[in-house]
Amino acid sequence: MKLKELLHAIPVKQLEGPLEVTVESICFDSRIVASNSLFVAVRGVHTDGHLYIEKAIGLGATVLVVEELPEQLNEAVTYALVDDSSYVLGLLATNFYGDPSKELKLVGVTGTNGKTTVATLLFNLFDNLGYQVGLISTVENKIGDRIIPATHTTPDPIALNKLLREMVEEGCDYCFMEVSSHAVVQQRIAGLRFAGGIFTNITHDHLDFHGTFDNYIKAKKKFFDDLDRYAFALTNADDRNGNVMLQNTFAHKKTYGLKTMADFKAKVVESHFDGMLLHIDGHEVWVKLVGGFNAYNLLAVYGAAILLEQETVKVLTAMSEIAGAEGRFETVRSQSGIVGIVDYAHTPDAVENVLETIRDLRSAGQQIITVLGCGGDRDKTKRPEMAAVAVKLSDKVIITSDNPRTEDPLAIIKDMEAGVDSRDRKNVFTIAERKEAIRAACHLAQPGDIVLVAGKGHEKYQEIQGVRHHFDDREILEETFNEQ
Ligand SMILES: CC(=O)N[C@H]1[C@@H](OP(=O)(O)OP(=O)(O)OC[C@H]2O[C@@H](n3ccc(=O)[nH]c3=O)[C@H](O)[C@@H]2O)O[C@H](CO)[C@@H](O)[C@@H]1O[C@H](C)C(=O)N[C@@H](C)C(=O)N[C@H](CCC(=O)O)C(=O)O
Ligand SMILES: Nc1ncnc2c1ncn2[C@@H]1O[C@H](COP(=O)(O)OP(=O)(O)OP(=O)(O)O)[C@@H](O)[C@H]1O
Ligand SMILES: N[C@H](CCC[C@H](N)C(=O)O)C(=O)O
Ligand SMILES: [Mg+2]
Repeated sequence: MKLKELLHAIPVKQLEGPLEVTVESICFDSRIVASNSLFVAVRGVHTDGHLYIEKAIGLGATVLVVEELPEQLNEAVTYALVDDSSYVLGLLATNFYGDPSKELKLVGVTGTNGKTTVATLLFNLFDNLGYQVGLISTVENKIGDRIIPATHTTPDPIALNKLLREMVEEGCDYCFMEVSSHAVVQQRIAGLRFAGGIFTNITHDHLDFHGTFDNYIKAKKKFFDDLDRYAFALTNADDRNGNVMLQNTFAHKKTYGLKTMADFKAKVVESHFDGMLLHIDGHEVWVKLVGGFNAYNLLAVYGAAILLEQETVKVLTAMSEIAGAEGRFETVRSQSGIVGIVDYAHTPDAVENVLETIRDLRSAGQQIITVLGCGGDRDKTKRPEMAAVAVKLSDKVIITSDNPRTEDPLAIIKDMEAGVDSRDRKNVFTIAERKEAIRAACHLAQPGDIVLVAGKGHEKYQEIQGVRHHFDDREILEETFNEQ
């Protein structure tokens, strides 16, 4: 692509060097620069892309996008000076891939919990309605039936626009994607055109990255601030910050809720371990998901489908047939009648919701044994809160390891234990090896009891010191149940 074309509508403050250049690829990591590429120097959390400019030139970069010009300019290359290289990277990625988000209907989902569930349900719903659909999520990316492994909840702008271009080429009418707060702050979605945005909820998470809860709210809100007036913005009216999210959006504002006045209303009529009966906008529908939180997720899905001009009855019929995402409230039963549940709850609010749901569904005498750990290199302040809520709502808790990443698993466990009241200690055990913790929970359980294994959901690995070892909560539950 000609550099002139690639720079279309890019806010460049100063251009040094030749403009008649052909760019064959764009890149923001010097380690994978190819010849005749454009390298964008981005300032990150750990290092600064500007330190790798020479390396990028050495590997064949002919255009450099920078926030600061080097003292010595190389005459053979072109430098584009910009204010915000992360933002410009987003715009360049959309230009390079021919602005794919404008050729399909892209709907983004943001919020602390429920993004994967809502995006996956929308994917499954529109697939069921007969459309060719794309999905970008924590669990996996999909183009129709084709699965493309996911690396992030929201990919970097180059991977994202490349995926969207493939979706367009493969005839996708819609794409449903998760928009993480990291992605908003790091401008991974800059330049995309959204047909709609959905807000699920905001509670404690990622304060390591955002610093304060207020900054975390601002990050999510920016997604709605940047929507245009042709888009819809659908918010959770029951969430304390649901209205704040839409305060400054140009988009068409709509609300959903179970408790307060809203454009889309629902009520949970019946709840069972294998589904719920919902009353939605005057209709009754059986769904395969359980838990009040999933009633919110399903209502958001319903609202979005209506705003995307689908017919009510067709939508409700399809909603009764679709399943949610892998590793979210997945049940495994033992021969002796122990119920194992694998769930991706990794925030205090999610742990609370999933346990409240189990408490509502259990019969008298059924004990709840929870196995829980917290991830390393992530918000430390959520650790005691997650442990406290698990202890409050379970009969027994086994504190264990999640993905310690570069941290010491025992230090993470100690942070969690700080949230346990001394009066509750007798019901709390610590087993650092996650596999042993799950096995112990299964052995402690009596027929009829419920073993909740929280935090890792669909994940098929445990990350320890940069190495991902195979690990699957569900597999361990099944193995242990088979031995019993
Ligand atoms: C904290 C965070 O979001 N980090 C992301 C960020 O990395 P970073 O800021 O650490 O980058 P850095 O290492 O400082 O490097 C700065 C720049 O120098 C470049 N560089 C670096 C080294 C080198 O030799 N050459 C070079 O050019 C890098 O490519 C980068 O452009 O930019 C990288 C490139 O896009 C991401 O891969 C990386 O995600 C890391 C792996 C990560 O774990 N992110 C998580 C926290 C995340 O993003 N999570 C959210 C979901 C959260 C949720 O849903 O709950 C997500 O959307 O997945
Ligand atoms: N609407 C909701 N409100 C509160 N908790 C929820 C909601 N939906 C799901 N959960 C809980 O949060 C967990 C994660 O759900 P999901 O994967 O859909 O969230 P997410 O926002 O995609 O998370 P991530 O930030 O990791 O991408 C679920 O396993 C469940 O315990
Ligand atoms: N998207 C979330 C996933 C957390 C999952 C949990 N298993 C952990 O490792 O903390 C994050 O990156 O914070
Ligand atoms: Mg997700």
